[in-house]
Amino acid sequence: MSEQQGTAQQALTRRITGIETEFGITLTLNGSRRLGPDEIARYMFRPVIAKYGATNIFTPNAGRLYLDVGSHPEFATAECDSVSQLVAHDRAGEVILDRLAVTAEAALADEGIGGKLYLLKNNVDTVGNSYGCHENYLVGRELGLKSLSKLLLPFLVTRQLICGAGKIFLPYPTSPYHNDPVQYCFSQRADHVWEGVSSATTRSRPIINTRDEPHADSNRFRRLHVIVGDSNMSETTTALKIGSTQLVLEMIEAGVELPDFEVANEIKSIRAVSRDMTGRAEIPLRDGGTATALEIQYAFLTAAKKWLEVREETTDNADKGISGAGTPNAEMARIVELWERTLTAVDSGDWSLIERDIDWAIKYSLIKRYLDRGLTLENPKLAQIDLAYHDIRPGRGIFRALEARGAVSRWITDADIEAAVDRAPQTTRAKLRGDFLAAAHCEAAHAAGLKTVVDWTHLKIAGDNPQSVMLGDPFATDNSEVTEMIATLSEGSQEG
Ligand SMILES: Nc1ncnc2c1ncn2[C@@H]1O[C@H](COP(=O)(O)OP(=O)(O)OP(=O)(O)O)[C@@H](O)[C@H]1O
Ligand SMILES: [Mg+2]
Repeated sequence: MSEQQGTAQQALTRRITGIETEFGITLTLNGSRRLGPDEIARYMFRPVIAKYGATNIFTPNAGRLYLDVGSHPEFATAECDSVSQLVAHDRAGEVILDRLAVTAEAALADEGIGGKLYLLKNNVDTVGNSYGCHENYLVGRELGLKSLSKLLLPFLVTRQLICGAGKIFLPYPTSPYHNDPVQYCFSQRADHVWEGVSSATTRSRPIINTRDEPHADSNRFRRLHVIVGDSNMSETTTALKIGSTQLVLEMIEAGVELPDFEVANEIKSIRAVSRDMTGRAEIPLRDGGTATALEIQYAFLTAAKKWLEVREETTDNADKGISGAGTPNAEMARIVELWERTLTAVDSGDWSLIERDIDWAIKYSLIKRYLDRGLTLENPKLAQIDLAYHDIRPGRGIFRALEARGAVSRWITDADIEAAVDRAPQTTRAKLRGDFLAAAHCEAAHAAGLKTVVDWTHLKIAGDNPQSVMLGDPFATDNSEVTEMIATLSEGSQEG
């Protein structure tokens, strides 16, 4: 019996999720002047500062756009409650940032600096810095973080097989792995995590970050912050990353019996898994035994397939206010199919099975063409492909070009992405924020000089008669106080 069975609770098949992505930024110059990343980022954020007076803002689609330490522009999606909605908002973030980059290039050209601005949705630069792609999953408070992590960690250590972004590992002088051989790996991020579970994000980057900031009513909810994943270019890979993790969370919540694969040393293992493209290296377990990455992933997949047979499509937990549809079973079935196909590809060594669907395999199929012509992995041409794959600019980035000519599979459509650029998810708290932001920037509110303050849980109108509301329930899309505040803004009057 699994240790959860006594405390089994309802699985959140409707779950709040969000993705934060930090982007690499670089400018190649035609001219001579070199700009540092912070200078480039400042050019990029000029229109944001002009409009909002800040570099940390909420966008019209209720996401958050900001400049993080180290000058990596970051976009955090609004709260979503289904996989395809989240994929659309993740892609919308790229569109928002790319538009800023295009404007910045024009400004740089005007000022005689010129150059091409590259935004890279990857996780490592050439000198060994890493920047992240964080996943946020709402879980109930009842679920102890310790027992949750225990069951989740083996899945996360091996998840790179199904959603890594792929990387040519090239040793660099200050790298702790500078003696390791050059080789193709599953993951960008695996070499840059240093702990299993901890509260640090940068100093000793863990797999799961325990900082307790639920952005919700802390009596009811926890925000599970997974910071080990690679940033994905491919929509299908993002969908598999998020969907498979959600299925595992649902099973943990429901008390489904999951095999005990507690890994003895997560950090050693995550790096070994990244370098073992066969999926067959033995991972030492805490109980003294071993298991391979493939065995662990197959075990979770098998459990997920069974779970899908009984998974209730809608969460009906009215007293908690968490009812309604999340990710439909049909969408989860697509996820499970892709999960299985990916493991089969690793198992059989026939990576062509997923060369349209999974980032590491898509990227490798490009690299392989050069290897077949006699180039070696050390060749700078291949490092260039490894980088340009992640360039988000349509018509320039390698992945974008593949997508434009239909050479990779899609999870959503261009119309879904375009809609998500300006519109908040309509099924979560983000809707309230989106409506509030639209009112905050309307002419009447501007004319009346009404100032607003927004974060994930608060909406506020400052001024003589300040109004504010705390939105502790990220599932709720209605709130009478917000309706009143929107009226204040739309009428441009704070009276009464
Ligand atoms: N209750 C919640 N449960 C799960 N995810 C949430 C919840 N509330 C907000 N989110 C998501 O969490 C993410 C928060 O992004 P943000 O970049 O602000 O993260 P942070 O970890 O709080 O801050 P920082 O990156 O500055 O350290 C967003 O994608 C958002 O949609
Ligand atoms: Mg963040």
